[in-house]
This record gives sequence, C-alpha cells and structure tokens, in this order.
Amino acid sequence: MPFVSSFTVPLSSRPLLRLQEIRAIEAVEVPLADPPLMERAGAAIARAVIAHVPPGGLVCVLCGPGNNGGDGFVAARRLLALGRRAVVIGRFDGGGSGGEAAAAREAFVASGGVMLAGPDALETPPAAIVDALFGIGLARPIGEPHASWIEWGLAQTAFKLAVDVPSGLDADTGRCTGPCFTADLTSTFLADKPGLHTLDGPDRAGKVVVDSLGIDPRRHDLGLGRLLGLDAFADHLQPRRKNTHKGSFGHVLVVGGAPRMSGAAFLAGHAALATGAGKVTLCALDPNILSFSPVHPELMVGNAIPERGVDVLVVGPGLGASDPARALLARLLPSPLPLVLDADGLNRLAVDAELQESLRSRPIPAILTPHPMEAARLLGTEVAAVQNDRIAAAQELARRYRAHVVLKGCGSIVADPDGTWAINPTGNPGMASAGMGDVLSGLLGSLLAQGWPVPLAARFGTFLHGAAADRLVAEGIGPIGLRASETVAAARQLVNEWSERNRKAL
Ligand SMILES: NC(=O)C1=CN([C@@H]2O[C@H](COP(=O)(O)OP(=O)(O)OC[C@H]3O[C@@H](n4cnc5c(N)ncnc54)[C@H](O)[C@@H]3O)[C@@H](O)[C@H]2O)[C@@H](O)CC1
Ligand SMILES: Nc1ncnc2c1ncn2[C@@H]1O[C@H](COP(=O)(O)OP(=O)(O)O)[C@@H](O)[C@H]1O
Ligand SMILES: [K+]
Repeated sequence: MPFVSSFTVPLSSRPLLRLQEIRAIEAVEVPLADPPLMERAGAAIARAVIAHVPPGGLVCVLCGPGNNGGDGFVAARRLLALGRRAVVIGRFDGGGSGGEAAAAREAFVASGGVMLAGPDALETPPAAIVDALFGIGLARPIGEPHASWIEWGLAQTAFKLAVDVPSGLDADTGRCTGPCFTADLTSTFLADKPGLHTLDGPDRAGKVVVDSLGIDPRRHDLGLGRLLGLDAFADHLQPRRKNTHKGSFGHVLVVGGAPRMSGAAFLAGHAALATGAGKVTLCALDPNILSFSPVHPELMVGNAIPERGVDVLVVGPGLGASDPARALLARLLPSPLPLVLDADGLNRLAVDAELQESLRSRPIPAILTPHPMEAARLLGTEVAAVQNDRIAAAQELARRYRAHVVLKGCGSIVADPDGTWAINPTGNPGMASAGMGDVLSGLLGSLLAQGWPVPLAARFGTFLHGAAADRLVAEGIGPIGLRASETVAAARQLVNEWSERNRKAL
C-alpha cells in the first residue's frame, strides 16, 4: 500500500474512552442487550470481512481465550452461514474463559465450524486474517502459542483485520507490550480508544472504524478525551470580513534566536505570518542577526523587546540556555499576554522553581509544547515513563504547570489544566525533522493573536500543522525529506481553503 494515497483530513471529532470508561458501559449494556453485544460485534466483523474479501477466499480467524475470541467465533460462524470459507485457529487447553465466549465457541463448532490448533494445519494460504486474540482485556505481554500466530499472520500477504484492538496493543496507551498484530483495518466497538491513535497505535491499527454496536453513546459518560476533527474548529475558521486592518489580527513577538539558532525564530515567525498574524516581530539573542529576513522582509527583526503593541508571546525557538535567556524568561513569564513556551524555554523552566511559579501564576494559562524528552525533564522522569502513558503524562504536566500542553510525537496529546485532553490524528513521520516544533510554535502564536481561545488554539494549531504535512506527502513531497519550512505554505493554503468552505456553508 502507498504511504498516503490521497489527502483526506479527519472531519469529525469523536470521544476516546479509556478502559475503565468502556468497562462502565459494558457493565450497563451487556445485561440489557438483545441481541447480545458479542453477536453484534461478530456480525460487524463478518460484514467488514465481506466488504474487503472476495467470495471464495479463505478467512482465518485467530481466536483468543476471552471475549475478543468470542467475537471472532461469532464472526466465523456468521461467515460460514453466509457461504464464505472460514476456519478458526484457537487452542483452549486451559479451557479459556467460560460464559459468552465459550458459548460462542460451542455454537461455531456445532454449526460445523473447523477449529485448527495452529496455522501449520491450514491447507491454503488465507485471503484474510482476523485477529480476535486479545482486545481490551490484554493483561500482560503475549506468549505462546499466540505470539507465533501473530508472527505468522504478519508474514502473510492477506488482508488483516483486528477485532476491537490489534492484539498486543494497549488500548489506553498505544504501547505494544510485546508481540503485536498489525492490521489494515481495526473495527473497534462501543467507542473509539486512545491507544489506536497515539504512539504505536497508528502503525498497528491501520484504518480505524468505530461500531457503537447499536448503543447510544449519549446514555453514558463520554469522559474527558476526544479525537480531533475539523468540525471542532468550524466556528473559528471563518472568512475574513472586508473591513479589517492589520491591527485586527494581532502582533506576535517571537523571542529566541540565540547565536547559530536564529533559524528557529525565523521559522516560527514565518509560520505566524503565513497563517494570518497581522504583525510579527522577532526578538533574537544573536547580536549579529540580520536586521531583516531576505526571504520574508515583512518580519521585523531586532535584539530588543518592543515596549508596547505586542499581543502574543512565543518564547523558546532557538532561545538557548544562557543567562540572558533565563533573564528574558523571568521577564516574560509573568506577562499578562497569551504565551506559547517551547524548546529551550521549557528546558530552562524544568530546572527553575521560580520560573515555574511565575508560569503557574499567569492570569492566562500558557501553551507548552514539549516533545517527549522535554516532557520528561519537566516531570523529572525518563522519556520511557512519558511514552508509557502519554495521556497521563500530558495531563500531569497540564495540572502541575497550570498550562495547556501539547505533548508532541505520533498522535500528539493536547491536555488542559482541568483534565480534558485530545489526540491529534493528523501528521506523519515526515515531521520528524528539525524545525517542525518551531513552525508549530509560530502557528499557535498566530492563532492566539487572531483571538482563538487558548485551548482551541492549542488543538487547532496542532491539527493544522499535521494536516499541512499530510497534504504535502499526498502531493509527493515527503515524508522523506519533508522540510519544516515547506509545511508553512501548506498550512496557509489549508487555513484559507477551510475558511472559504465555511463561507459557502453559511
Ligand atoms: N464484555 C462484552 O460483553 C463485550 C466484549 N467485547 C469484546 O471483548 C473484548 C474484551 O474481552 P475480555 O475482557 O474477555 O478480554 P480479552 O478477550 O481481550 O482477553 C482477556 C482474556 O485473555 C487473558 N489474557 C490477557 N492477557 C493475556 C496474555 N498476554 N496471554 C494470555 N492470556 C491473556 C485473560 O486472562 C482473559 O482470559 C473486547 O476487546 C471486545 O472485543 C465486545 O464483544 C463488546 C461487548
Ligand atoms: N512520526 C510523527 N508523526 C506525527 N507527527 C510527528 C511525528 N514526528 C514528529 N511529529 C511532529 O513534528 C513536530 C516536531 O517537533 P519537535 O520535536 O519539537 O521538532 P524540532 O525541535 O526539531 O523543531 C511536532 O509537532 C510533532 O508532533
Ligand atoms: K484483537
């Protein structure tokens, strides 16, 4: 499959439920549901297989010991009833769990279904593999025989479908705890899960389709997490009124650009200008910085902080760790202006209790944009601990620093001081290149300058930046070799397109 065949942007936001929230729904709905939820889940899997696999192709369903396996048995039974070729691979020496899953297994066997003890017993290569080994009940790294079945499955060219969650992937955190299935499509039940959209989730889950199994989500507490979609920003993505002037769109001050790192400040400044800030000034620590950018002469460049007229601060791109940098932070953190704090600004903050206190005491909470290493420093922990549970880490940062936090990386997490959080579905590995974080800072500053509420700016800036990179990849520019500065023009295009689309909708 090509890396990205065409540019599509997620349109609708949706709830992301953590394990306990899903379990709470199950506790209410399982006893009431008729037909049972497992029947509905199996039927959904059978439908998905039929939509992707031509008749005559062998469907091999890997079934585990719990209810995820139960879903697999129902799917296999239904496929047989519809005239499809299906076999189950399962081994239940220890009996597996009883209840519904065991009943589904018995019903499959009673309907004439064949259960094999391993993939070696298959007579023909499968056209599809359904992974119904483990779902949200995964409790430890997968061992034998299931690990070998996963390894076998991954070596097949068949269409691969994961039931609820790819086996081996933690549905809460997106972490592979050991051997892990990799699907082309994951059909997930009741509600979407955060682990499918961050860390290893996007690599493992393929396309994610949510099936509510007929349960109205509004009957339940949908928690604090959302997957971002374009609809969340529609109210603020509006075409400009004709009667405006540059003062209408705010003045962004970018503070950073120490010797040899002025490019970071220029990137942030370019990004702010290109996405609609009315004015942008760079205050650079490098005394030898050019007084204007030949590429973007619209930028005002100097070594001083303007006395007045600034609306938003972006502090950190290329700031360095010098004493003057610390002095700038001490001066700017208490400012009443909206603030984006990135890169070296965060590193300094991590080791300075006084700066931390002035950040916490700001009247308007800042936006912090740490990558996992910066987040680890801010939390006084290791990168692995941050990545073990990115949502919890982002929430803890937001709480501890009383700030809106964008924890960057595959499936960036946005968390607010009140505990709400979101995962950004846009972006690609082309963004793993120098300067991307500086562009993000500039975009965020630009949105704040144009009056976006802080939590929404944190979300939209992150969404827009990833979508810009996705569009470039769809056009053949990257992912390999994608440059941060290229995402700036793509972001400008998208903001204009999306705003114009909303005008037409009015
Ligand atoms: N409860 C319900 O009624 C519903 C459950 N559904 C399905 O059921 C799944 C959850 O079912 P379960 O809670 O039974 O959990 P799973 O089927 O995901 O796995 C739990 C079983 O596997 C064992 N286990 C966990 N990790 C293991 C490992 N690494 N190696 C070996 N054994 C391991 C557990 O001891 C338990 O027997 C969902 O993901 C979904 O597919 C859906 O059908 C919707 C309704
Ligand atoms: N594999 C990836 N998938 C999606 N987004 C990514 C990926 N790698 C990096 N990004 C995004 O690119 C940006 C990189 O920022 P950062 O690591 O601060 O870069 P730099 O410090 O070089 O500017 C972040 O917004 C991050 O979320
Ligand atoms: K599974």
